[in-house]
Amino acid sequence: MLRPLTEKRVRDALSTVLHPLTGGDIVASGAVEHIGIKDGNVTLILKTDPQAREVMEKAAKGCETAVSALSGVKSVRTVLTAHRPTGEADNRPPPAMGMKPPAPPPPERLEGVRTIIAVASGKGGVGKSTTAVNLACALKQRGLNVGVLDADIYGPSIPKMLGAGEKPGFTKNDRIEPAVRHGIRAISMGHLVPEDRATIWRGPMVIGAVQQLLKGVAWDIDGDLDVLVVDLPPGTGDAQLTLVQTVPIDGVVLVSTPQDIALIDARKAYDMFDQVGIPVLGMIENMSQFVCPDCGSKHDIFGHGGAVATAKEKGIEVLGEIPLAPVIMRRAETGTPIVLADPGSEIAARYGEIAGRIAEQIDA
Ligand SMILES: Nc1ncnc2c1ncn2[C@@H]1O[C@H](COP(=O)(O)OP(=O)(O)OP(=O)(O)O)[C@@H](O)[C@H]1O
Repeated sequence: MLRPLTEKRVRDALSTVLHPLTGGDIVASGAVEHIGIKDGNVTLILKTDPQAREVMEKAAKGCETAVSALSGVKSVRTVLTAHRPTGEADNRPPPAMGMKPPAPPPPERLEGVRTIIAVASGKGGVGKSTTAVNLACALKQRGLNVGVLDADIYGPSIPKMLGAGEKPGFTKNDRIEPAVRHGIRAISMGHLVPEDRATIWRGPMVIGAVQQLLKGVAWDIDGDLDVLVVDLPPGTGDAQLTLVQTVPIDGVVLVSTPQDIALIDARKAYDMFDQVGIPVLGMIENMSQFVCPDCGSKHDIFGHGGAVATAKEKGIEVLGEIPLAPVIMRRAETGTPIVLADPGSEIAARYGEIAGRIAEQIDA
């Protein structure tokens, strides 16, 4: 009878792998942060120091080989999280009072990816992911090669919105193979991080995993990407700040609802990108007006025009307004965004115009 694949069996297999720095068993050294098992697919999360990344990548391969040899294993994926090992002091001098901590070195450009656009919001739930997938589809309709990276670990929804929920596979040369849906290459943090662990992931772990996804995915699987759309986690905290400094973002699209509270956060998001020198391509007012599907009457549920006013105040372009329309939500839930499901609709046309304004700015 086939022995069930348990965490203990995986742990025992991993303990045959040596930690490249301590020389001892990798489990005993405390580097195995998490073992996830689902239907024979194993996810390993290994802690590493940023300086030891290269040697740990080799150790990760060793872990994958050891676990793959177990009966019942269909796939093994390892994620390295680049944060300081527990108990080790941060010896860098603290920034002086009122001074910003030193910025990380500028991120390297990604091979096979011409432009990276981030879709961001200061606040959660404003429709950032919905906007990101519809824009990706509208950019694709312009004949561009488009990819989507769902970096929103706390609410990864892109796979569902694109109907790309299955776990990714690997290419022959061991790169992560993105799912391809509606001609768009997509990968999500949700594929790597077990749902129940996401909320306890600390900023540096998220950043390590996003970096690994960015570099580890075969984005150029079918020719170079013209545009990679990155759905960022909402907010303007330290994690977001460091993340935007580690991803080579060419421009950012801010999404806000017209609500005052969302706009305050949108201003903070603008300031964050401005501070690190990432161009804000413009703002989109989402859920700008509710248009009654029965009678066509318009209702300003969250107010109207607030994002437009904020964009003007900050001197940034208004890329467009998207109404609050139940059909946008329904289409997103069934895995075919409205831009593709109903390309002749007024809403699809609005996304198309916004994509056109973005394409113009990035010269695509
Ligand atoms: N214009 C719209 N009209 C109607 N529903 C919308 C619209 N935009 C987004 N939604 C719906 O609002 C909900 C939140 O959207 P979405 O997940 O895109 O937001 P988000 O800002 O990415 O959220 P989070 O910060 O949690 O990731 C979803 O159910 C989505 O279908």
